[in-house]
Amino acid sequence: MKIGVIGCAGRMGQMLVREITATAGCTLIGGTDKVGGSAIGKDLGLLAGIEAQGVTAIDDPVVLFAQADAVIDFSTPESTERHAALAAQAETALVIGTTGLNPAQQAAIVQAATHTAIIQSPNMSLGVNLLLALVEQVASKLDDGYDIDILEMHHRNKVDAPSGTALGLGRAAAAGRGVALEDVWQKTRDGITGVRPRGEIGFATLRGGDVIGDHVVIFAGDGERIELTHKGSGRQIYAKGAVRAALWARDKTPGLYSMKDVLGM
Ligand SMILES: NC(=O)C1=CN([C@@H]2O[C@H](COP(=O)(O)OP(=O)(O)OC[C@H]3O[C@@H](n4cnc5c(N)ncnc54)[C@H](OP(=O)(O)O)[C@@H]3O)[C@@H](O)[C@H]2O)C=CC1
Ligand SMILES: O=C(O)C1=N[C@H](C(=O)O)C[C@H](O)C1
Repeated sequence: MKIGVIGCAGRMGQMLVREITATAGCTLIGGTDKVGGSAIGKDLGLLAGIEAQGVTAIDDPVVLFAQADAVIDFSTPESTERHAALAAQAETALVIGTTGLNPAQQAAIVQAATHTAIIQSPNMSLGVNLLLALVEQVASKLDDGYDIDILEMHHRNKVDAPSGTALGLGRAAAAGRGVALEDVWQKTRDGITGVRPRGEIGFATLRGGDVIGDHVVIFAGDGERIELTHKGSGRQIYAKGAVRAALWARDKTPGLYSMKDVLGM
């Protein structure tokens, strides 16, 4: 399968290049990065710290979508919105790992998925996808006497908050409770906040150092507390999931899919 990488010079882009070249049945067809960026014209393998692959980074995604069977995009919300439209035009499968999309950008992804298969997940790791299912299950068993908060920590270079995964975990908890996350979320607390409202789902965000990605879902009741934790110790978990999703996308009909579909959960 011919796979292209968007944001190929980024932290995840480099990891994806390494994962694609190491995976049987995958061919690295090309990669893009930001127009005017220092990566353009450089070999994707050398950018990723492995041997040269004979494929250089370009800045025109139209060319990439024309050549690839599937494209993997871990870049920025603005560019991912544009890439989804290009995937729809080219009818090329798209795997989206980018987080921090606003509602209009998300609506554009939903629209693009009427023309091609798009797999979108804020976290491509097997562990977090298992955690999502566990959180929904636990939330469905506990009433609102158990307060739910989600704590996450990421490296100092992460630009969106709360993380896409934290929001996904919040959505899973809300689904378990049979409510919409947007009706109960509390993304920040500051000053005289008052007594915690029953049913609220709160978020706490930490940023610092080189932390890959930690998430803790806390169910705090009277006399006991349950904490479900996932800690990433390397980005390969996300790259493996994304490449698995790209392979899974082969011959899929248009639609918006998630890692739940890919993993058969
Ligand atoms: N779903 C998942 O499992 C995971 C999701 N993520 C998400 O993936 C995204 C990227 O993360 P990360 O790799 O750490 O970030 P980086 O900033 O390291 O990488 C993003 C790359 O995209 C490039 N870029 C920016 N605009 C464009 C464009 N228009 N076309 C092509 N490339 C472009 C950036 O270039 P420049 O630096 O010059 O701006 C950079 O090289 C984030 O949203 C993050 O939250 C991360 C890990 C796992
Ligand atoms: O930016 C990151 O690094 C990560 N982003 C994703 C998110 O926002 O949840 C996934 C992972 O936690 C790493």
